[in-house]
Amino acid sequence: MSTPTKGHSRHDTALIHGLSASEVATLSESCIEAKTRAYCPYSNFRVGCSILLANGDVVRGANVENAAYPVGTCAERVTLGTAVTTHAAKKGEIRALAVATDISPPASPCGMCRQFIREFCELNMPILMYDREGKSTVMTLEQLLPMSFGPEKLLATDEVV
Ligand SMILES: O=c1ccn([C@H]2C[C@H](O)[C@@H](CO)O2)c(=O)[nH]1
Ligand SMILES: [Zn+2]
Repeated sequence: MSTPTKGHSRHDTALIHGLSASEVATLSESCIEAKTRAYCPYSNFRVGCSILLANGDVVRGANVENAAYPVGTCAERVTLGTAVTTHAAKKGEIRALAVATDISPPASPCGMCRQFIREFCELNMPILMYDREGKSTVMTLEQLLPMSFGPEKLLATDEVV
């Protein structure tokens, strides 16, 4: 698919990119809930993220800002870091990442996060982006980060996983 899938309501994205209706519902509810945990006193821009792992675990996170502005971290990197460190998620074990913001159309992961995601996720992994009304746009990592540079360029295959 070369174009994003747009405008679905929260529960009619079933079977997109191999996700069941209940998995999509879990991802959307989790990232929208995680948005409430954002620490964003400087931007007041809340971002929630959820990640579905192959073992069924759902990891949540939100953006965490800092008085020294560049030190703040996006929701996607907070959540993926937790998935890797606390849930021992490895490449191939991350089925989907979802992100929620309070704007429409929805925000998409920033460039730094796209590269961070590239380290741990397959190029065909779906990224679900929820707008302020809970409607989603879905794109693969490869669509958001074409011609990307990844760990296989530097590491032997058996060291990547
Ligand atoms: O995809 C995005 C875009 C922005 N932010 C955060 C960074 C900062 O805290 C705030 C405003 O840029 O939103 C994210 O967490 N994810
Ligand atoms: Zn980011």
